[in-house]
Amino acid sequence: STGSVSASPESYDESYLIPVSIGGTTFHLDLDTGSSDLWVFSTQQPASQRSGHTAYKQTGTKKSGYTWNISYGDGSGAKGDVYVDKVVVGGVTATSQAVEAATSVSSSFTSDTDNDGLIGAAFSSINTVSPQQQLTFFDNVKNSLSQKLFAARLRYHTAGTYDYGYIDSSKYSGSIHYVPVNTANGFWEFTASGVSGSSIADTGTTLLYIPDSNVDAYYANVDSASYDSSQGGYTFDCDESLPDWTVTIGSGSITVPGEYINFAPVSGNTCFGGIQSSDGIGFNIFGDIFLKATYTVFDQTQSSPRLGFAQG
Ligand SMILES: O=C(NNC1=NCCC1)c1ccc(Br)cc1
Repeated sequence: STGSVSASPESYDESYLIPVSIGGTTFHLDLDTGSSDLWVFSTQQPASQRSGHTAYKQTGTKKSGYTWNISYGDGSGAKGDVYVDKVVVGGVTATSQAVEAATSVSSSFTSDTDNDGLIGAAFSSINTVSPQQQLTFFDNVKNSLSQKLFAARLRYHTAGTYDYGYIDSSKYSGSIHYVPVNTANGFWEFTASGVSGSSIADTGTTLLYIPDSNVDAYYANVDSASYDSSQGGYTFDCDESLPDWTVTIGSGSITVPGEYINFAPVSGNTCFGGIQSSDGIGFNIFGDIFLKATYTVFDQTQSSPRLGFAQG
C-alpha cells in the first residue's frame, strides 16, 4: 500500500498537523519524528483542559493497567492510559494501533486548540507505555507498505505532505542523498558535515538548533542581530533580509533560504531567529526550519535505517 496526507502549518509554521482517523473520528495530530507515542486528548480529562479540542471517547479496547507519561524537549508533556483502535493516516490503516488517551496534558497543549495530540514517528524503542512498550504507527504498517519508508515535504507558510510507502519525485529537485542513522537513542540521528556533534531530524521541533559557533557565524552577517537573553535567543529587525544557510549532509548539500530563518515577530518590529543554539541540548536538532527546505526520506527499506535528503 501507499498513502499521502496533508501537513498543515500552524501560525508561523510553529508545527504541522495532519488529519488522523481513530475509531472513525478525525483528530489533527502533530507528526513527530522526535518521539514515539501516539496520544490524543480524551474525555478522561477535565472538560476545562480539553475545551476546543477533539477528544477521544475511548472507543477502542482498553489495555488494562497500561499507562504512559511523556516529556518533550520543550518542557511540555502529557500522560494517560492506553487503548487499541483502528488508525488511518492518508489511506494507510493500522487495524490494532496503541492509542494513548490523555488524562492530563501540560498547558501549552491545552492552549493550542488546533492540536489534538501527537503521532510519534521516531523508533519504538523510546515509546513510553508501561509495562509493555507499544509500536509506532509506522512500525505497525511498514510491512504493508510498498516500500518501508515515509517522506516529509513540509513547506514554508503553506500545506505540505507526508508520503507513506513511496517517494514522490515531483516534490524535490536534484537527487536524494542518503546517510546512515544511529538508532541507539531511538531518534533519526545522523552526522552533518561542518556541524559538530550528532544531529536528529525532528519534525516535532520548530527551529534549527546547531552549535554556538555555527550560530554566531551565521548572525555575524545579520547587521541588526544580537543575542537577547530575555527572549532566549538571537533576534533581529524584521525588515532585514537574511542570508541563506547551507549544510553538507553525506554527498549532498541543502540550502535553507534566508526568508525561512525569519521565524516570527517577538515584539514590535523585532523578529526571532529560526537558527538557534543547540549547546546544552545534547544533540543538534534539524527541525521544521530546516526540514521545510527539503524532501526528507525516513527509510527502513534496508537492514539498517537511513535518512535521505533532497532539496525541496
Ligand atoms: O521533544 C522532542 N521533539 N518533539 C516535540 N517537541 C515538542 C513537541 C513534540 C525532542 C526530541 C529530541 C530532542 Br534531542 C529534543 C526534542
